[in-house]
Amino acid sequence: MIRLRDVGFRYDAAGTSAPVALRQISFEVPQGGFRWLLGPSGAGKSSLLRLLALTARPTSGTLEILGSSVAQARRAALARLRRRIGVVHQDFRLLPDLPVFDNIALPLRLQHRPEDDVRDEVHSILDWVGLGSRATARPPQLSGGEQQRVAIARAVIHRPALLLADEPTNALDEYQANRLMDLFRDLSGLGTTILVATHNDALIRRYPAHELELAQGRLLRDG
Ligand SMILES: Nc1ncnc2c1ncn2[C@@H]1O[C@H](COP(=O)(O)OP(=O)(O)OP(=O)(O)O)[C@@H](O)[C@H]1O
Repeated sequence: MIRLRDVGFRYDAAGTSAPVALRQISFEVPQGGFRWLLGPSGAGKSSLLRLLALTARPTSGTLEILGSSVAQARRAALARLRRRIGVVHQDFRLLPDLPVFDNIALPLRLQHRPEDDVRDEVHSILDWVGLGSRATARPPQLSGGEQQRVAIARAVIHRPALLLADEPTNALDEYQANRLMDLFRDLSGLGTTILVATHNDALIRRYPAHELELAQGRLLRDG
């Protein structure tokens, strides 16, 4: 479950030079809930995902992630919490010098999973995303859509309790986008809480779900 109460965020917490990215955002998502995160460019979607991914802290208000209050959590607890979160970044953020296999294996290795398990799990998800033959390729040798599928595989391989995806279909064709949505539906059925920021109106129409709509840093709609 995630819970926000009057969360505000600006990129320069102390000063006044950066615009306010988020204002008084309050909402809850139960464990296993799925939310579309909508709004025009600059509305604050990526900023909200940063707070939920624990890569930035709210400037004001309270944020609870998977039962922990972020403001009160110590560094070690935040690090543990981060390992339960999967993130698909808009720009993929793959490690360019590591083979695809090792990029995807990272979350499992951070959990110190036995290498035999890692091999089985990574090969199985590589097959699922249709990249079974590209395990040894480096990300720069892949197309944009292939890189996005690697980023998705890395975000879900450890079955995170919270999955955050920023425009996860922008490099995918319709068939792949639909398969991704089927995966999200399965994960959400297994208890993963999922937020997906998108401008893909056709996808939203094909997969209607609860929407969080932002505009100019404010939450306009929760329903
Ligand atoms: N690193 C940053 N430093 C300062 N301001 C930023 C930074 N990133 C975003 N902003 C500002 O925060 C506000 C919200 O931006 P954000 O990236 O969250 O919007 P978004 O809804 O994700 O947009 P898009 O759909 O284009 O990705 C904007 O005013 C933006 O200019």
